[in-house]
Amino acid sequence: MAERLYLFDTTLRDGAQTQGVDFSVEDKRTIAAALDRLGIDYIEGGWPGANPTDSAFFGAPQGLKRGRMVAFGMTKRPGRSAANDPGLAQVLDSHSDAACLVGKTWDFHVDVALGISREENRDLIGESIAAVKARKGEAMFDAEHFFDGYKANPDYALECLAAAYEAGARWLVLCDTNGGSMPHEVAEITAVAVARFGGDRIGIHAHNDTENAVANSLAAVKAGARQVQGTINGLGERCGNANMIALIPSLILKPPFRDALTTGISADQLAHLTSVSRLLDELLNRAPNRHAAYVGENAFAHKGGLHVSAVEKDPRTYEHVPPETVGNARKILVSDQAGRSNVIARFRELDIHLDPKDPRINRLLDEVKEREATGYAYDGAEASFELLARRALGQVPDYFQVERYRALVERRYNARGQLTTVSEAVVKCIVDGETILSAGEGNGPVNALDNALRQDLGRYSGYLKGLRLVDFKVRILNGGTEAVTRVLVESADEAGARWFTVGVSPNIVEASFDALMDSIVWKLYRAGAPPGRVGQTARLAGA
Ligand SMILES: CC(=O)SCCNC(=O)CCNC(=O)[C@H](O)C(C)(C)COP(=O)(O)OP(=O)(O)OC[C@H]1O[C@@H](n2cnc3c(N)ncnc32)[C@H](O)[C@@H]1OP(=O)(O)O
Ligand SMILES: CC(=O)C(=O)O
Repeated sequence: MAERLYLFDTTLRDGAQTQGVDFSVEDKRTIAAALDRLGIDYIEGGWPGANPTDSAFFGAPQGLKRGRMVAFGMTKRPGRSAANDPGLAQVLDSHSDAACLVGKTWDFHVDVALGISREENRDLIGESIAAVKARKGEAMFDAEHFFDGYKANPDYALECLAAAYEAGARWLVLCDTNGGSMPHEVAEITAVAVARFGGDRIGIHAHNDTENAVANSLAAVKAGARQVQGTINGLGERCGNANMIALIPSLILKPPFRDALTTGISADQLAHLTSVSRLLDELLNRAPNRHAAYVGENAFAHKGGLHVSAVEKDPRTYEHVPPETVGNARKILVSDQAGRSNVIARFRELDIHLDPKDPRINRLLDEVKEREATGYAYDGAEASFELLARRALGQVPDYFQVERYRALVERRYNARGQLTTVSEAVVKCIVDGETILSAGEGNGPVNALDNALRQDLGRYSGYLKGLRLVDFKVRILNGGTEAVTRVLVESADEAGARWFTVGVSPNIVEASFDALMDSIVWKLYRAGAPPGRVGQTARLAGA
């Protein structure tokens, strides 16, 4: 019979201790609801009383459907009773199903950080946990620095755990607070706590300062701990906490955990893992980590020709789990590392159906390799690859032509005598046989060109309304006078689509303009815009 493993998420508490992260109450509610839907057992929402956001969040019920909301706090201040500690009172008074108190278990910390006797620290742990148990029903003890404490003075570290246990703590959570412990140490020390208090009372809270937080958490679970704490995308103080997004699928899909344990997350819920990870990035306005285990864009991306050839025969040849189990998707890249298999698989994804023996496949592959040798990189610019491929097959219409463009950067004193830099651009296009001359300004020449180009593209302007340039990366390839510039542009639209295009030229403005043009043409193609008409008149944009 499989044992129950409890998942405890602290994104909203320890995750909020990440530099640059500042959740609003609304963010907290959104994230809590997503964690609840995912099937997390305990959601630590913050520290009521520590700041107005957390107090507001805990000021009303959070509406969880199945998870338990946990309020975090610290053991009572020395020299006062638990009943007379205003900080603890705010934790006890909060709208929460349980409370988790952090307390000292490393004698060095008791001496230096608290400056009280070891007996007093032990007693205040017991008294504080008893107050939580009496008031909230479920009390947890975050044994701060437990592993360092155990290494320095095992008897005292265990004595502190015993104080919490005897006071009624449901969970004794062993914290690798400084994140410096190694998996073998975590395994050995956790086994001691499990033997003394029972695995169903022991949790693990690991920090990632040696990139071992996930490994340490798995080691603790293997040693018998039955609660595991972490954060979405590994947010957290300093180098972060154990990354729940990596831990959850490993605990559910990998032996021995898969066979020995059950969690509150069903197979259907697991398939939402990628979207939970992306939701957090979205709320934090961060680009998702492409290399993230399980959920990253690259986690199931295949680039090498040998890999793709085998994946086409059976994906298990180069995938440790099926991408759909975690809500991710397989991706086949085409680049100078590709073979015919990459092109054929990519065509299938693009709904292009060709006979595998069609000579155009080899011709396209050769063109990709030749272009990559001159600086293009199609594995990061899939929209440009799609245009290249579809153009080779005669599928991309001529929408409009750019007859010429000019961009100027002027640095001058303005009327108030301040030094300012102004960028202006003019683009002359032929749309449906009509010549349109548009001018634009911007914070740089490329921005000015973009503004000018999109100012008036006749009947195509409507298709481009929601287009935004999200990111712009410039890379200088080769050194010296031979240098060429590669520009990678990331674009997005109002429907949430994101696409990448590339331009290469010795001139940075030309490389940028080419990438920009690919972005626009790809959008028109995807939107089903009709081909341009022939004819000729001239007008100025806006006339
Ligand atoms: C390992 C962890 O991640 S634990 C969580 C850490 N998270 C945070 O600290 C974020 C929220 N914290 C805060 O907003 C503030 O620190 C507060 C409101 C909790 C306290 O603020 P202040 O009262 O100004 O105290 P300050 O933060 O400067 O110092 C902490 C005090 O708590 C004491 N303390 C620390 N841990 C404990 C504990 N487990 N039990 C009792 N007292 C403790 C310290 O000795 C120090 O006391 P002192 O002021 O007498 O020196
Ligand atoms: C409690 C906690 O966050 C820690 O000890 O790391």
